[in-house]
Amino acid sequence: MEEIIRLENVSKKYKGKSKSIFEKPKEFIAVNDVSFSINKGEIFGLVGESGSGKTTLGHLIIGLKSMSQGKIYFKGRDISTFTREEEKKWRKQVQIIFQNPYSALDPKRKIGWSIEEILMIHKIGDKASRRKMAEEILYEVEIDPSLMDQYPEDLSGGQRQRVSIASALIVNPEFVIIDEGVSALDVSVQSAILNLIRKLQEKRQFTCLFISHDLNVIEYLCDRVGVMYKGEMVEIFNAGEFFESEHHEYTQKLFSTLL
Ligand SMILES: Nc1ncnc2c1ncn2[C@@H]1O[C@H](COP(=O)(O)OP(=O)(O)OP(=O)(O)O)[C@@H](O)[C@H]1O
Repeated sequence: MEEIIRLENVSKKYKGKSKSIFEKPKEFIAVNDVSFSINKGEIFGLVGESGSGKTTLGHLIIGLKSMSQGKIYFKGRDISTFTREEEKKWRKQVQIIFQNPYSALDPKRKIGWSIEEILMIHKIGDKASRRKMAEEILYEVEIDPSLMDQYPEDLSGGQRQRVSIASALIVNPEFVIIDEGVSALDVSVQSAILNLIRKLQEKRQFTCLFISHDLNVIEYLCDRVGVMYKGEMVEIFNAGEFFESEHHEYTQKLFSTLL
């Protein structure tokens, strides 16, 4: 099995605020010595209660936050050793779909512009071909391309999330991080988006880190599941072992409160 992403002893400490000028600010460890890998074509679910460090971990992988310690490898290469050219390529190969479809799109820009901008950033195509690619990806996420001339406020939550997915996939990434991709949506819309993600993953075969605190969503979508607790990865198991009893004590507790 080809390994796409590997984390080795990754930690993230945040500086706390000091209560007075005489007191040293306390450090807070949001991610503590986490090591795991994700294989090609796999959907790896990251679950844990609020504040357990899931989003921070995703942001460390994509470079939105810097690590305090550890290494991240993409296809066996330490990403901190990438040349400028490799770094540019890596920025295209890894994409993130953010938690909230309501804030992910620029309210002042038409939908078509938001999607085409991503192609512009990565210097892909010309004006006409970018328009065509945007139309095609909108078809793929089951959105009528006529919506390209609308603004985000004209779209429903589900439509916006489809546009966010289209924006991430238009550069054909190999690795996609989806952070609570459906939690802001109504249950019926959630299941439609989950089905779409599954369909797109099967078609495009991207590797995925799916972050959620919803165990039902994780169980439905993922091949393997990592459980985070207070910044640590306490357990990793195959989705088929979801309802088996031999889980880590914390996982069992999480299951009893969240399922
Ligand atoms: N920029 C920051 N500065 C200080 N602390 C932070 C910062 N960002 C996150 N934290 C803290 O780090 C911890 C982990 O946060 P994180 O958002 O990664 O958790 P999470 O598991 O994704 O939670 P949620 O499901 O609520 O999004 C939390 O206690 C949070 O308050």
